[in-house]
Amino acid sequence: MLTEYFMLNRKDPEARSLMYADIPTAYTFHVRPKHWSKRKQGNVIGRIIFIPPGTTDVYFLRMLLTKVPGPTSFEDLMTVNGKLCKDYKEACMLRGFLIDDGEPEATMIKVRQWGMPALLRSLFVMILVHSEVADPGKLFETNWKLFADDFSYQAGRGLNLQHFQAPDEYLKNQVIKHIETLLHSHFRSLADFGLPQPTDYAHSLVSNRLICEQLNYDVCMQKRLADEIFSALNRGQQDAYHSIMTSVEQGLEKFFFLYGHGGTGKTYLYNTIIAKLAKPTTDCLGRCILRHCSHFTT
Ligand SMILES: Nc1ncnc2c1ncn2[C@@H]1O[C@H](COP(=O)(O)OP(=O)(O)OP(=O)(O)O)[C@@H](O)[C@H]1O
Repeated sequence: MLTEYFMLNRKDPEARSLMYADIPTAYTFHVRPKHWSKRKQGNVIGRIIFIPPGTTDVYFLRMLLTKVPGPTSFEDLMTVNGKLCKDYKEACMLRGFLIDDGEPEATMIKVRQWGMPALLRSLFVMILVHSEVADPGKLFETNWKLFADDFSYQAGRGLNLQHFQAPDEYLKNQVIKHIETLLHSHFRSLADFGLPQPTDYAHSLVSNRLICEQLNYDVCMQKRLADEIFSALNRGQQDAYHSIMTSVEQGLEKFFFLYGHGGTGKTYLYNTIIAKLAKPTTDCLGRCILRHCSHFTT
């Protein structure tokens, strides 16, 4: 039926003003031999089978058939301004049938001035479900941090840590999980929009309070502190400091036992080392420093 419609458009200039769904209003389809001929009587309504919105190319083929009059072939549908597109989605985009990402992006920018993260997540899902966003993955990547603030707060409360900043990987995973739940309530899935899938691993990033506490230090403050106390190390502390830091920096993984009489500056020394080793949280999973031991390891 569809290929005969292309054929009809090649032969009959009158048919070319009609969209595929409208063609039965003016033409009748004959099965043997397959062809369309001018309608002589009766009023009919044409319909094209429903394809759920999503990322499959058939969905975009259907969109082209409902909006482009008189195509003569599949290639013709995929050609826009003389350019043969790589798929139907690109053709829809070039013809302006999909919402340019700038539009939902602008909506996000407006709403984030007053909306809470939960509202922004719902808005994102509404935009996906009810609009034809050209690139949902890109829209997600540029906005997911806006959706995540409350998850960091909740994780901090769960761990009983004030001003806790959860790792990005954990936050992104929480956002994905929540968006997945919202999409399910619309009978849609992450895969429909080419969005990333949640992982089980990310949750473990905030499951150990001790490690989270150590990862949550204020890096700038630690750097200032390090410079300040480092300059005051005495000779013995300097020797111990250099031995330990050489091992850490060269990855020698030596084990040190720091001993001395009470009040001779052991705690002062390892606080200096800890402050010196402070790194931004994104970089320090492999360098978590635990102070809560009689000796300490890095
Ligand atoms: N290089 C230094 N410059 C200035 N103050 C120092 C220095 N080293 C140690 N101190 C100070 O000396 C005091 C005792 O140091 P510290 O607590 O590190 O000793 P300690 O060996 O850990 O003691 P304890 O074994 O009893 O725990 C602290 O007030 C500390 O700030």
